[in-house]
Amino acid sequence: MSSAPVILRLGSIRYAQEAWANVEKKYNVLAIESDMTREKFLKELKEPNGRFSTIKVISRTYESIALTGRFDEEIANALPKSVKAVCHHGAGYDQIDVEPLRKLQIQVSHTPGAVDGPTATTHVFLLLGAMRNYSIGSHNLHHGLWPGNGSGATAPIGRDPSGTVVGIIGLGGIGRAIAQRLQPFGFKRIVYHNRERLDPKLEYGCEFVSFDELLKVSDVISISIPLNKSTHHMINKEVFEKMKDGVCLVNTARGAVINEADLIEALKSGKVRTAGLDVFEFEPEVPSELIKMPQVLDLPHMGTYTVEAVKGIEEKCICNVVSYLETGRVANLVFEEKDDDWVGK
Ligand SMILES: O=CC(=O)O
Repeated sequence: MSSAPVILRLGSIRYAQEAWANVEKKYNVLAIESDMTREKFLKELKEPNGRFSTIKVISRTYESIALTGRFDEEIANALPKSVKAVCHHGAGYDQIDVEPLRKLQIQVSHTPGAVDGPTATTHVFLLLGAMRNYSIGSHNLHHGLWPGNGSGATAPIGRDPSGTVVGIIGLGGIGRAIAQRLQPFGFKRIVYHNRERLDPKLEYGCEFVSFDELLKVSDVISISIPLNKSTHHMINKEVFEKMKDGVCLVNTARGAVINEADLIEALKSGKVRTAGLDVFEFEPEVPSELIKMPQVLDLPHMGTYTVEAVKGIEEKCICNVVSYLETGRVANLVFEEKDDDWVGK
């Protein structure tokens, strides 16, 4: 093994130590210190003969944003010329600005698939809990409103799947895993909206409808779209106005696909009766006004917070790193680079 490092690992690994140990038998891996700062990282990236100057592939965890900041144009332009691939842990890669890396012909990979099941399970938990007003009931119980007020301790009465239409915005890997898990509950209808209708084999019994039709007919709106420039604040005041009064909203994708200030207003007015939220626009900062609302069933981004999911994500990221080093092509290239002819050349 040459002594010059070829892989830079950003962020700590929880479960894939064995898989990394196998990679380390073949390749020299450099991991950064836990007190790294963006300023120091940028400075070191630019050192012509520094310790990063021979790196070919960078693997980065979601949490490593605390050490380096976003992988934006400034970082892209500071990278040594040797860097050819950036491999992200996670399906959502909104912490990376793909365009500047693409301009430099640097491949970007993510880990779709590994997150689908665990995120969908969290989504279904939030969806059923929000439909039944469980967080309000629990809040009321903890605040002494029971006994004395009957079942629910003054919580509004919930809805059953048999009388409920679910609208899934984004029937991709996670959206389909949600649909599969919802089917046995016997919902009245499950509709979905994507930019284009899917092959019926991939629809899992969901009906394709326009965006406006979905907003009009759904009692529960389930969000599973990636965050990018075109989906940022896609759910905003005008969109809330087109929804049914008293709709339930569930989001396990990324907080910033919803305008959070508009959501707070919609929750206050009752337009949105309950929300199930695993993600927030400025997380880990969450407005205290939102946290205090009993009608919000909320979690601190726990969609993939399982041993199996984290291990799966870590191992899939390693597959991308190794795939680049062995074939010149990452295994799970991001959508934006899919048609680029420089990839793998
Ligand atoms: O949030 C989790 C992911 O993007 O995989």
